[in-house]
Amino acid sequence: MTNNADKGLLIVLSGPSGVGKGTVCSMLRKLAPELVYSVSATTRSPRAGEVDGVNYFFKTKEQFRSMIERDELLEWAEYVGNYYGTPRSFVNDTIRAGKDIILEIEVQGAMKVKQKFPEGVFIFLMPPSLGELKNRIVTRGTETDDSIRSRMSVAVDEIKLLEHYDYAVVNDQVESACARIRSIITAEHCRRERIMPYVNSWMEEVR
Ligand SMILES: Nc1ncnc2c1ncn2[C@@H]1O[C@H](COP(=O)(O)OP(=O)(O)OP(=O)(O)O)[C@@H](O)[C@H]1O
Ligand SMILES: Nc1nc2c(ncn2[C@@H]2O[C@H](COP(=O)(O)O)[C@@H](O)[C@H]2O)c(=O)[nH]1
Repeated sequence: MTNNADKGLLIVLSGPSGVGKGTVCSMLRKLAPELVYSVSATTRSPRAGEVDGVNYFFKTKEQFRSMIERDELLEWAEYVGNYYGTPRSFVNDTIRAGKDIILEIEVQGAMKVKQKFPEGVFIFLMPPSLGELKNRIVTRGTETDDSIRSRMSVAVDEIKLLEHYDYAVVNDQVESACARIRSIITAEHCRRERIMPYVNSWMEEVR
């Protein structure tokens, strides 16, 4: 019998564009270097400073479609005119090796992952307010006015899907948000480790 306690956690971190998912993940990388980060494929153009294979695997639409056809993506979604998707094999290999992996993805993709991995840990990162969310996207300085409008309009619908997540974390201060996420991960490990020995022993009995 497969013991889920031996597998790593699949952690999904979603939240509207500009809430600070990338910023929080960067700090988590420093605070919790044992966590593995999934690198997504996308058809959007790289921003200044973004590196292929580090921030994203940058693909043409044709290349992305081939990845879909070859069933190489665990999930994918269209977001504000571009495609984004999670390479499947890296996620599977990581959790099978007993390591925890974080997917930083938008909500449509997160819901697809939930169907395939209901045992995943689904965390929604919330902005302190919609005004502050807009302020963060604008201040980042990476988006055109059109893109800011589209991202803000999608954000309102995304926040409505909060109820499908296991946890909501407000990104008021990056340090506090990271501390809450690390507490969630610790608690999820405890939950699985506490339950699995009992489950395994009674599974032996009923076999
Ligand atoms: N807690 C915070 N307080 C103030 N500013 C923040 C906070 N967290 C992130 N920011 C700033 O908000 C902007 C957006 O952050 P970031 O790029 O991490 O968001 P994101 O959710 O990853 O966006 P996207 O989904 O578009 O990639 C950045 O300029 C970042 O420095
Ligand atoms: N469904 C997926 N969404 C993803 C993936 N990788 C990133 N994202 C999300 O897309 C938006 C826009 O990202 P940006 O880098 O253009 O600002 C944001 O919400 C990301 O979290 C993915 O593999 N699948």
